[in-house]
Amino acid sequence: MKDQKFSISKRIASFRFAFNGLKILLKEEHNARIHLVIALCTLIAGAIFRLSAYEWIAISFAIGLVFIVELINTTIEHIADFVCPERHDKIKKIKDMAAAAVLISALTALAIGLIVFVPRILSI
Ligand SMILES: Nc1ncnc2c1ncn2[C@@H]1O[C@H](COP(=O)(O)OP(=O)(O)OP(=O)(O)O)[C@@H](O)[C@H]1O
Repeated sequence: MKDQKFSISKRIASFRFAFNGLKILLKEEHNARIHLVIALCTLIAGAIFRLSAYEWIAISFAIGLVFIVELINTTIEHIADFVCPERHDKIKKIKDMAAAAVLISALTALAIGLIVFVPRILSI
């Protein structure tokens, strides 16, 4: 790897692969589509309520966190199904823990959303 010359076209290809991963996530994972709709609604609400820079930072982290964890969860599910297509107690444990990570990230994002938006809504 270190001996390879720097190549712009290879860097562009890496971006293409990464966007392809995102496309697969949104195409195959219904949860990810729900996250996308919620993220878009949050961004629109943020623009309507004219959030501060710090509030935008919090919201950006919350949205990013959910997508990153969803991508890692889906990756783990795919690897698990590939290495062990049959039902197995260990695979159940692995998948349940990966799903728990998604749950925690979603609850964290929800908490951030409530902290940012509830005071704004109450002050209307
Ligand atoms: N091979 C397996 N062996 C044992 N249990 C499994 C196996 N595959 C799935 N499960 C159980 O079913 C649950 C759902 O697994 P599945 O792969 O269908 O994820 P999913 O419902 O598609 O999750 P997500 O909503 O994140 O896409 C797992 O959390 C696990 O409890």
